Order: sequence, then C-alpha cells, then structure tokens
Amino acid sequence: MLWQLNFFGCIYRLLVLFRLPHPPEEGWILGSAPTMLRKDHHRALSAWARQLGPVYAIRIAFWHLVVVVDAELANIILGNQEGLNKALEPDLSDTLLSHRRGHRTMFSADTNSPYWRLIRKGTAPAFITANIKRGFPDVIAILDRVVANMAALPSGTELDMNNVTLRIALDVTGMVGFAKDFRTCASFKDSGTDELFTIIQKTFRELYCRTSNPARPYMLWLSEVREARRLFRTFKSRMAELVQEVKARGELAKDDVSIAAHLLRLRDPISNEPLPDDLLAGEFGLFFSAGIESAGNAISWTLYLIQQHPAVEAKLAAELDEAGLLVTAQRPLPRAMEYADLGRLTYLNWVCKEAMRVRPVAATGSTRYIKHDMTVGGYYLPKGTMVDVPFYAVHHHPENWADPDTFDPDRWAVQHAELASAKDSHSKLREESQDITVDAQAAAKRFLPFSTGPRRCIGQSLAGIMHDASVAQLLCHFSFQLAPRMGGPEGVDRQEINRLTLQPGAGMWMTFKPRTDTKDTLELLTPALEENGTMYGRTAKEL
Ligand code: HEM
Repeated sequence: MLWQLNFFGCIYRLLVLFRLPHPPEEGWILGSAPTMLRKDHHRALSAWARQLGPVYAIRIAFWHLVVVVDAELANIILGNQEGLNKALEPDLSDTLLSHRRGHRTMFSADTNSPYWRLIRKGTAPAFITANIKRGFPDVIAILDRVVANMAALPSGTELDMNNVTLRIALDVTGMVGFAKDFRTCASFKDSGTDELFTIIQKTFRELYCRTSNPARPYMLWLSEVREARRLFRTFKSRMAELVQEVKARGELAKDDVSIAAHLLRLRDPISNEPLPDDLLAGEFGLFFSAGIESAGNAISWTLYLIQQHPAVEAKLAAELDEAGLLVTAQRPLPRAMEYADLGRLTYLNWVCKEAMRVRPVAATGSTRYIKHDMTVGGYYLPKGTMVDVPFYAVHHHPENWADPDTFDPDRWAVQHAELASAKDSHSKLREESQDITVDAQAAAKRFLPFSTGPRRCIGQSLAGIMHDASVAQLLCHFSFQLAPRMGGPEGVDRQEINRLTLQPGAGMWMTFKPRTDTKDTLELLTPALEENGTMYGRTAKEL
C-alpha cells in the first residue's frame, strides 16, 4: 500500500512539476543526470538559473529536483522549520560518523527530532562570541607554527597552500573545540602527526564517489574501497579514543566552554543520563568532519582570489600595515594579532566575505523536502517535492547580486550588503509567493555560505575567526604567486572540483615571498619554533 502511495505520489509530482522550466535533457531516462554528476555541476545549476529563471526543475528518470536560486525564496525554503525537513542521504554521513547502526548524528537527524534539538541547543553556547574569543590565542599559536614552517623553506619553494589550510582547520578545530593539539601544522610533511588529516581527506573522497555510485560500497574488488572501509573504522576509533581522552582529564571545569565540554555536559531529557560514549564519539566526529574541509578550502580560495587581484592585495597589505601587523623592513617584529583586530580590519572582512560569495565551499547548497503543498515563486509544489538551494548559483545570480561573477570586495561597503533587500539586488518574485511574510522578506539573505534557518552552520563563528586570522597572518608575512603548474586561473577553474565541498582539484600550489628578510621573521617566531622542536630536520638555531 505504502509503495503504491509512493509510486502514485511520484507520478503525480512528476506531472505537476513538468510545469516548471527545465534545462535541456540528455535522454528520457537520464534527464539531467549526466550534468549533475559532473564535478562542476554547481556551475551548470547557476547557468540554468540564468537561462530559465530563478525557480526551475531538473528531472532524473521519474524523480524531480526543484532548484530555487532567488534569494528571498531561498530563505523561505531554508528558514521554514516546520514545513520542510533537511533532505540528505543519511547513510552517507552516517557511514563515517555514526557508531550505532541506524543512529543519526546532529548532521543527518530530523530537524524536528528531540535528538537534533538536544545536540544543537546543547552545543550552540560553545560558539557564542565570548567563548570563541577565548580560543583566539590558540588560533594565533597554530598560525605562528605555519608561518615559521613557511619562513624556513628555501625561497622559490612551491607549496600546496590547500594542504596547509586544511591542516590549519584541523589543528584549530582540535585545539579550540577539544583542547587537543593534533600538531598537523608542526610540519607540512607527515611527521607522524598526519593520521587524522589523511583519514579525513581519503574518507571524504570515498563519500563523494558514493554520491554518484550507490553500488560503490559493495565494489570490494577496488583497493580504494577496501581501504576506505578500513579508514571509516579507524576514524571512528580515533573519535572514540578522543572521548576517552577528554573524560580522562577529570571533572569538567565550570569555565570549560569547548565543544567537547558542552557535549559531555549533555543529559538525555528523559533518563537524565549523560550521552553514551558511542553517541558522543559520533558527534565529536561530526564537528571534525564538518569543520575541516569547509574552512580549509574556504581559506585556500580566499588566498587564491587575493593573489589574482593585486590591487586587492595591496589594499589589504596597507590595512594590515596601518594596524601595525604587517612585517616590513622597518617593522620586522610586528605586534601579535588580537581578537579585537578582526573587528577593526574592515577590508580584510570584506575580502573574506567576497571570496566566500564567489567560491562558496558548500556550492551545491542544501536540500529540503516539502512536507505540505506550497506555492513558491508562483509555482505549486506538492508535498514530497525535494527542493535544492544551490549556494553557488544564489551567489552568482544577477537578480541577487549586480555583476555577480566579479570579485569585488568593495561591494561590501553597502550597508547590510548580505541582505536580499540591499540596494543593488532586484528580485522580481517576491509578490508571487504565498509563503513569504514581511519579516522574512526584510531579513532574507542573499549571502548564504553558511546557509540560513535552523540548520545553518553552527560553527560559523569559529570558521570566521579561523578564516580571517589565517588570511591576515599569512598576508602579513608573505606575498603569494600561483605556481606555474596550476596553469593560471583557467587551470584552477579546470581543476576545481565540487566534491561535497568546492575545492581545488589538484591542490593550490603557490610560491611565496617573505615580506622581509626571513631571518627576522624566524627570530620573531623562535618561540613557536622551539615549541615545535625541529622543522624539516633542522632546529631553530640551525635555521
Ligand atoms: C568556512 C567554513 C564553513 C562553511 C562554509 C560551513 C558551511 C556549512 C553549511 C552550509 C551548513 C549547512 C549544511 C546543510 O544545510 O546541509 C553547515 C552545517 C554545519 N556546520 Fe559548518 N561550515 C563551516 C565551518 C564549520 C566549522 C568550523 C564547524 C565546527 C567545528 C562546523 C560545523 C557544522 C555543523 C555541526 C553543521 C550541522 C548543523 C546542523 O545540522 O544543525 N562548520 N556548515
């Protein structure tokens, strides 16, 4: 009976949704599947929105996905907790995270489920500004290590900055969230501290392959599938060990505001018991997996875009200089960056936001199931319809942003530039949706790198300080050039891959020049060097 209902529901939706504009299809059965499986499908979603309008549908066999790119409608879809639920393939993230068959973590749990509410509400205080601020010295200490390592490299060295920024994201998440120093930035080569780093990269690659090939988990004749199965288990073991390590530190201090402490303090609302260790390990894993690829890749894109725009780099360097943070011949030992600097470095903030607008790492966006019939942008969408808000396409749609493909940090000078109601946006669909309230229109955002609504990124504040501080610290010490092996901006675009996150497909290789004599920089960073012991087999003295 259920099967029949689903079947007839599917056919009904198929017929109703045919009224929406569709992109050209590649065969009756395949529909738009071949394009959606491409590594640059985010660009196709954006190009289709320009051709078809900001609400359209794509079909794959008997299944439809409605795509909403209009900023105000996107906010309705993502902001509506009761009528819509997060739609994702739960098995995918749970393969990596869940320690209990059938149990979902905060990431895949239903928005209306008591479990999601418990974890979301319980961990949110870890991310309030006052608490995140306390992690800032750790962020700077990690960045000092990175700068010291880079300064020690021979001039002209080509370095994969994507590898470096992913390391930063891992170490920052470890230190600020779990008081655990993974030391992946202590060296850029495997110095025995790279296990978790490698596991996260390889397991993410495997999860991505599974998005396009549901049979892949069973293709055990492939060595990488077998290796991934082993790594999924190892990741879970490492997270279970981390839970034990945190517990072994003894009773939680009252002022411990880390993510780990908030998770450990949680109580089951019915039994009033603490969360069992296996569920804690799943949530620990979630914060690592959600934070590292996203923040690491975002920092890489920002470095790349700055490097591609010399005028932006010059303006940024001038701002850092004026703040007394830039290394110069007259100031080889600038003062240490403080948390308050992030609030004062306005241009840095614009540059980081603009980079996240142009290359949002969650490029495919977020998907929701419609739980009751809705009218969106003048189109009737029956219950059960799946709707996607692709963030790359939202950020590149001319009705949301003027001249959307241009990297222009100055656009952030407009007051409330992130809102859909800002001066330079001109959405036409506002009046045509029955579900938009006046408040939603007023507050609707056209800048959605962290999504919006109840399932928006909980780690946004941590991501923000890590992103801005990393870009600032790296730029204070070095200027960057794209390495010839990247093939210029065309090569970067060609290699770009949207693999769960939007990332450089073959690294982000760059050369870098210290802003002043390396010796001076090393002197400045000697404490960080001493703490690390050696770099590339040399001690601080030898360097
Ligand atoms: C630039 C960096 C980051 C970006 C662009 C980003 C983006 C996002 C987006 C778009 C979502 C919503 C996904 C969806 O609706 O399907 C999300 C969810 C999430 N993010 Fe982030 N994120 C970043 C960094 C972080 C960090 C540093 C952490 C924590 C350490 C984190 C933890 C999470 C968690 C736990 C969720 C799930 C929230 C829920 O389902 O309630 N993220 N992130």
